[in-house]
Amino acid sequence: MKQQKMNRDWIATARTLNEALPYMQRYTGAVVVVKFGGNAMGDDEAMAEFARDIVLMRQVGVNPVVVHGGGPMINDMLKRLNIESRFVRGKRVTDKATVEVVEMVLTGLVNKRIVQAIMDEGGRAVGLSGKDDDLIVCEADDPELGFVGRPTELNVQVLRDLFSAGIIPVVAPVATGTEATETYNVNGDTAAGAIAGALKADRLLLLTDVSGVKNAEGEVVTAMTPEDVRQMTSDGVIAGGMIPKTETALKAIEEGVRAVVILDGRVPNACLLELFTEHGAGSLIRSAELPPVRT
Ligand SMILES: Nc1ncnc2c1ncn2[C@@H]1O[C@H](COP(=O)(O)OP(=O)(O)O)[C@@H](O)[C@H]1O
Ligand SMILES: CC(=O)N[C@@H](CCC(=O)OP(=O)(O)O)C(=O)O
Repeated sequence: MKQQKMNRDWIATARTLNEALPYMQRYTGAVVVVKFGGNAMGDDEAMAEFARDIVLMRQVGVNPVVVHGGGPMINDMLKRLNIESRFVRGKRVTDKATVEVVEMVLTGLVNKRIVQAIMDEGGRAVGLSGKDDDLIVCEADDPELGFVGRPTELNVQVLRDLFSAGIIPVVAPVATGTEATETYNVNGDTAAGAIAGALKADRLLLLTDVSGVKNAEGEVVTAMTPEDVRQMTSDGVIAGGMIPKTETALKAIEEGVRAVVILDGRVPNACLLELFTEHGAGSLIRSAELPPVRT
């Protein structure tokens, strides 16, 4: 182990840092919303690595916002409590008992695990849900889905206040309704897109468990316009769990987000690869009116 460390190519490390300078300059002051899906989370080591990337972003002047999911963790808890669960069009049908479990798991276990990981890496993080300071106010998405929310009002000032204080916000996708005491379960991608739209973020990164949006030949498409996405959806090439992601991407772009990237969160340092290297990662979706290069 020691020998391996000594053999490490420190010159290459220094060169990597040197080459990252223009990207760091480009993103100084930028707002980057990162959706961290439950399937992308992995073990404690992968979590620590993700947290380190987020802390590094903040260190070089980016304002990151983490919006997380936690579908697999909700599934585990529902199973332990013998509560049945099913999905319709990628969203969990959510009754009263389910929404209580969703709130406990997302705002408790999952949110605090991410906050703790960021703190452990030397950053400052504060966890909040859509209920805190009325960050996300929802109405019912569809009567068939029960307490699943569609965001109708975003109050993102609290996020800007946290940016100013040098604090990384970590948001659980649980929201308040317009009536007192209402609680809504919001799809993580939907919540991240709504927050990115309200902040007019420079980047929305959707971390998932595939390497990007694939074409009919199964190859990852590295750059797409909203028109390409619409075409691939109507051709049935974009399907299943990818639909909420690309729909979120199109809506976020309409609301003023500069670009959305769908990428594999299980790849080590996925966020750094995308933001700070020539290589980029995953599928970048942006309006055709903007220049075709990653700027
Ligand atoms: N064109 C496509 N390109 C990539 N993945 C696709 C495509 N069409 C459907 N999918 C499916 O979408 C899934 C990603 O969505 P999902 O599993 O809901 O992600 P997450 O749990 O990260 O939110 C992929 O694992 C893949 O099975
Ligand atoms: C309405 C709805 O489906 N909400 C999701 C919220 C969590 C989530 O989005 O988690 P992932 O990102 O890990 O899939 C759910 O209940 O699973």
